[in-house]
Amino acid sequence: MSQEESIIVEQVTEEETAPVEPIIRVRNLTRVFGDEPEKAIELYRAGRSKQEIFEETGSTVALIDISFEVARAEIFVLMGLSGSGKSTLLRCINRIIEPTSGEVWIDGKEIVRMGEEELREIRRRKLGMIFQNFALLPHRTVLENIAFGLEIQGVPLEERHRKAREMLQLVGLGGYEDSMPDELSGGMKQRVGLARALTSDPDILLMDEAFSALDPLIRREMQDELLDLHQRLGKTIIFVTHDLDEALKLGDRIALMKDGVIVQIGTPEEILTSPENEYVERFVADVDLTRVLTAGDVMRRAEPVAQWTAGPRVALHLMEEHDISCIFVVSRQRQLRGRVTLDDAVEAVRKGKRLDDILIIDVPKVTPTTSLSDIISLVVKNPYPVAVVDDAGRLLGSVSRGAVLAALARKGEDTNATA
Ligand SMILES: Nc1ncnc2c1ncn2[C@@H]1O[C@H](COP(=O)(O)OP(=O)(O)OP(=O)(O)O)[C@@H](O)[C@H]1O
Repeated sequence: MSQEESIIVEQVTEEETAPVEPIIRVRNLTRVFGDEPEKAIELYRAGRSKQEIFEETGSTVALIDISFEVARAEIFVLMGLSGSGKSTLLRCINRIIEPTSGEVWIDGKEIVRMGEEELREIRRRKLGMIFQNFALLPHRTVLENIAFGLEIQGVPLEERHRKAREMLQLVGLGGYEDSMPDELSGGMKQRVGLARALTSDPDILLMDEAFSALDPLIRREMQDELLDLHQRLGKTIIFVTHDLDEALKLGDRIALMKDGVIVQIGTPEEILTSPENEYVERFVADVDLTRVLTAGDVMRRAEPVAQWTAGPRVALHLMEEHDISCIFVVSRQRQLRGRVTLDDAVEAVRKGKRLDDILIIDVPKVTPTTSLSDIISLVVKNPYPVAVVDDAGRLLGSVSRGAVLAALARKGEDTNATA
């Protein structure tokens, strides 16, 4: 067995996860642009290409038989090349575009057949939309832009400005109330867009290529900001992008679209490691997996092997029995106290020392979300496994050099380059 493996002194129980009721259900959604939808669909079912259908009918099959569900507080990414149908699908969810057929359920209400009044109410209360081009009103101040939705709803001036100021703080733009849109950078404009969408406290945010117009650095900053806001506010987000890196970073799940259909829905890991067909495979071929896989994906879970009050002789015996090179020692609250290596245990037994004397306190730690690329230098420098701890410093497991390299090798990475 490997000299790099470890066992740990305390049991870690997995938290139970209750099934979450989907907030959005889309059933057999189809949208055809043009005057002959039935004929276009018939041709599609007969196996004709989009182009052939367009040439024959003048109609475009933009979406065909789309079905999926989005869980409450999930970030669901619609990804695909230009023309694959992402924006049309997003806009069918709030009926900015009318579906040709199919159903869209939002929080238990079917909206495709809903009357205008009820639809307006759902849009106002449940749905916020954020566009790529910001869509700010040029002659209004930042504050007035943010408060605009509330103004339309007839909310009194004082209250809407109070709410708008609150949202402005939330997106990190406090102090810019009186600025005009053309005085703001792209990133700031999109923060205003976010704040505006959040004023009515919608459960769902629909974001259409919201960060695509931003410089790469600002774009990454906004992605982080969105993840942070998502963590704090727990909104459900449907995020459209053609950028795979962005999809992988933001998405709890990703739906990859091609020519109006969803070719695969899965977590970023599933999309990367188990592509369902050649198209997905080609789409993800260039992704650097070290940025995608995390410590949580490759860690060995903590298992109890002994009371930590056990002496070095017990520690040594355990390491020999399990053929491992070190054990982690935790307190009763699973707080990581340190690490005991095989060499130190041998030495302690010889010299009659206590476990405390041989405990190495300065153990490298990472969290389950640390990417493998950030761990590689740590595990390369360290002969012993790195501890994986939660935010409170409790031990969850360990990551060894062997586990990292094996994960990379399994995914076809050149492990020699990183070792
Ligand atoms: N208003 C429209 N009239 C006619 N065809 C349309 C219309 N809107 C979209 N389409 C067509 O529907 C298909 C899907 O377009 P859609 O804009 O949803 O794709 P997309 O994946 O969002 O692409 P992009 O990233 O370029 O916006 C395309 O073939 C497009 O040409």
